[in-house]
Amino acid sequence: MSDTNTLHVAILPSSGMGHLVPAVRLAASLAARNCRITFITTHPTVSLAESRLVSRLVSFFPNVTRQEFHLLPLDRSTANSNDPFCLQFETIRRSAHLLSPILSSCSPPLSALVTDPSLVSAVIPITEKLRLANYNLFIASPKMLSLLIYFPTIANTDLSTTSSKTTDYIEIPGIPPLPKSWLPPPLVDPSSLFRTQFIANGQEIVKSDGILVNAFDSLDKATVAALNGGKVMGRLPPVITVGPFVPLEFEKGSPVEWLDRQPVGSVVYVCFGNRTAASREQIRELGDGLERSGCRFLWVVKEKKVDREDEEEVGEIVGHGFLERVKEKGLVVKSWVEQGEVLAHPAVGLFLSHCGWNSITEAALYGVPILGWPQGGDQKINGEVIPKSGLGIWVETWGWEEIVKGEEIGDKIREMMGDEKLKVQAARIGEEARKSVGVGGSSYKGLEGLVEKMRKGRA
Ligand SMILES: O=c1ccn([C@@H]2O[C@H](COP(=O)(O)OP(=O)(O)O[C@H]3O[C@H](CO)[C@@H](O)[C@H](O)[C@H]3O)[C@@H](O)[C@H]2O)c(=O)[nH]1
Repeated sequence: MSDTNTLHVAILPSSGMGHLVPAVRLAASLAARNCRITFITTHPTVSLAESRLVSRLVSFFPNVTRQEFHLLPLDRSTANSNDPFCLQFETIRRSAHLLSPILSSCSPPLSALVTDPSLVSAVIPITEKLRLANYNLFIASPKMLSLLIYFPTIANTDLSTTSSKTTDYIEIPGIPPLPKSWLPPPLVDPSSLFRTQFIANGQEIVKSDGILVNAFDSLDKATVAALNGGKVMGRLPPVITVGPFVPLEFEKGSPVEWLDRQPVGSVVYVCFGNRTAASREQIRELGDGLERSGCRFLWVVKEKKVDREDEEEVGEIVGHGFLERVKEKGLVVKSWVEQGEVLAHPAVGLFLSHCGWNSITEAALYGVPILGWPQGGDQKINGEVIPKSGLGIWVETWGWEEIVKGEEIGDKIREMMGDEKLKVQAARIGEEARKSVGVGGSSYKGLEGLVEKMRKGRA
């Protein structure tokens, strides 16, 4: 393909693996369709895992180039947040004016920029000035997208939960009422930085040329239809389903060989994503629950939000006595495992997950039942699709503040591991997921249509 015909797309992810992983997978899907990709990476990154993944992407695809985006230092006194990832969103947002020269110097000229919902209001004015198409890669559930779009309308209403059932819900047109108790907690705090960003992004995302969601028919088709049918809000850009993104060959690390020695469907995989830290007390109760369940388990333990700060030995965190007692049945690790490989492994029979959206879509792809335990942010809203789709359950009484006791955790695990009907349902969802991304499937067509639309340029 000559340079003048090459579709050249820039991708700007924001911070954290939950945002970077889907951006990398989208880059790979477009690169495989002969697009040239400029992958804009912010410097510095927050976690070690982020820098490693980007290096692998660029070394794997010759048509993907990395473009470093050096961020301005953030004056912390002007940003009300203690969350390192949210602060990084803000750092990128405030450095966004430095993107113009990067975008306009790309050769061949860019046809589009794909960015992240946390950056959209800072980036749209820039792409508008450059008359460059702007797409949004939405990294959470369709329901969360409808909340982002509708939230500016209700931001100034009373969002606190009360004892009165009728006022405990948010009414977003076109979708069933959403309990206020599911809202990401920072959205209810008028002074939080996350909320300020969320409102600004919700107002601007409607100006993008298209919104890509990592979903497919089994994962909330009704909400996607409501969005595209103009029910949530009139005149929205097209919402295009392109998921579930498939983990890539180059994401593979060293396999967890221990899994090869376990019987089919016998292992509970426990992982709460890459930025969710649990308290020592909750970790110990979770360990107790795993032990009580009597099941085999692979447990990725995380005590700090940012990986480079997680320095304690596993034994110190979960208890040396625990490790000794469970050594025949369980493997506890603190290091990164390639979750795609783990979920694809036949030994894995259940995923105890925090309901990060990537984790849900990956479990769906491999047909692994989920026991959902939301820990914060968008996770209760994401978790809703688990029972709706038939992929499993999320335990609404396991809140994000109170300690859940080991006994209760153990009972739930045992119950789900013995649920044969659930296994069949989850396997069916896996088949549907793979069909949707396979040639001719709905998400496959979504991506083909996207490339076509990008080639045609702005309407
Ligand atoms: O040891 C690990 C830990 C994580 N992962 C991968 O890292 C990603 C984690 O993403 P996700 O499951 O979405 O969780 P978080 O890292 O917690 O993601 C953040 O971003 C998501 C997308 O916006 C939100 O849904 C979450 O609530 C938010 O915490 C997934 O692709 C996992 O496969 C691994 O491969 N190995």
